Amino acid sequence: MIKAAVIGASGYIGGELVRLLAMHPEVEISAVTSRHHNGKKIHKVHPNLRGLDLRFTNNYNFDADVVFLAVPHGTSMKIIDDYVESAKIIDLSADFRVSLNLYKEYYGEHLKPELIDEFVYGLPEIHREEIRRAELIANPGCNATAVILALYPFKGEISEAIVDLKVSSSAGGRRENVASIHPERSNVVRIYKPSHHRHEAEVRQETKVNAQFTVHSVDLIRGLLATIYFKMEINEKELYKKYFRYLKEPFVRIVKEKGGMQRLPDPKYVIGSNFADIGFTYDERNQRVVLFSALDNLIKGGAGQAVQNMNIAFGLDETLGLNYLPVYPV
Ligand SMILES: NC(=O)C1=CN([C@@H]2O[C@H](COP(=O)(O)OP(=O)(O)OC[C@H]3O[C@@H](n4cnc5c(N)ncnc54)[C@H](OP(=O)(O)O)[C@@H]3O)[C@@H](O)[C@H]2O)C=CC1
Ligand SMILES: CC(=O)N[C@@H](CCC(=O)OP(=O)(O)O)C(=O)O
Repeated sequence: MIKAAVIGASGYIGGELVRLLAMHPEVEISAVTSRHHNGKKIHKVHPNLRGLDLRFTNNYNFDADVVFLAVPHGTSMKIIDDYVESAKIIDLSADFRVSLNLYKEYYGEHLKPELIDEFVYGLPEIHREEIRRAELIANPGCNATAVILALYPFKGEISEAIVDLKVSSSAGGRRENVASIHPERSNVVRIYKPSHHRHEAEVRQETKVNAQFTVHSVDLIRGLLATIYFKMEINEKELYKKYFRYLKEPFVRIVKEKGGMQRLPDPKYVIGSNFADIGFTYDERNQRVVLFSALDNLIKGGAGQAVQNMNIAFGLDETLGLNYLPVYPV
């Protein structure tokens, strides 16, 4: 059995990690940490986890083969030294996802620049072989995962794209914030980040496309939809072929139907699963490609992808503990 510890288990990503790891046949959870809930049973913070025999601890001296860092960005680089020698690390923050130059442009100064190159960018569909050998894995951002998966087949052919993102409230984490209380957050179509969203950095690094994000907060609890626009002379048949590369991928589905209730990706139909759904259309009159990418930010955009990375890094079947269909209706 793999002994796994979750640092930041009281947050939304931490809670999802514990839920997935508790159902994983090859994992034993050795520690779930929280500074604020030390000693409490896990269901006092995550009521959905009632029945699990786990208590939060604030003691970071535990035995683990893999440590998941589910802490805010800027925090992982402060605490990482405690684990680097003793376990594989899967960091869900943004601290080790991009090169130092990109990091400085989007986030500021880095406290551990010497470690950045030691990390593998944990997007299995692109970096599977490096992940197999990795000790340190930087799990991608949720928005970045959706956009990179859709854009990657165009790498080297385009240099710019406009990206419209609609994101759910759980993407902002559990921390207190007046903009997130129900009367303020419900019913919104709020411009959250008009430009220069930090996940652009990952897309630029992985696809070499200057992707320009505008991010909207919409009235969803989980899930996100990316709509991506760029000019290109192509047709729908050729666009379809671009995505043949994903035909054998267990967690990427191409969604493109002529009729019926769902013609193109919609976060509603991936919630609770590790799927990323990708679709496309071609506006012939304007020679404009439009791509669509939907996923559950807490699963393929976070905890599920982290478990997928763990499976790969420990030589297990990549889909172990992740092979379930979305919850519907939600
Ligand atoms: N929410 C999402 O959709 C996604 C989030 N991510 C990333 O995952 C990480 C976690 O996100 P999320 O769960 O949403 O955030 P939350 O704010 O919900 O949770 C973060 C947790 O980290 C713990 N924490 C904070 N500071 C420290 C510290 N110095 N030492 C130890 N623990 C600390 C807190 O627990 P306590 O105070 O109890 O110790 C808190 O519960 C972030 O980096 C985020 O960017 C990545 C993909 C998707
Ligand atoms: C607080 C807040 O407004 N959150 C946003 C989502 C945040 C997001 O997409 O998160 P990153 O910028 O960390 O990726 C929301 O509620 O929709």
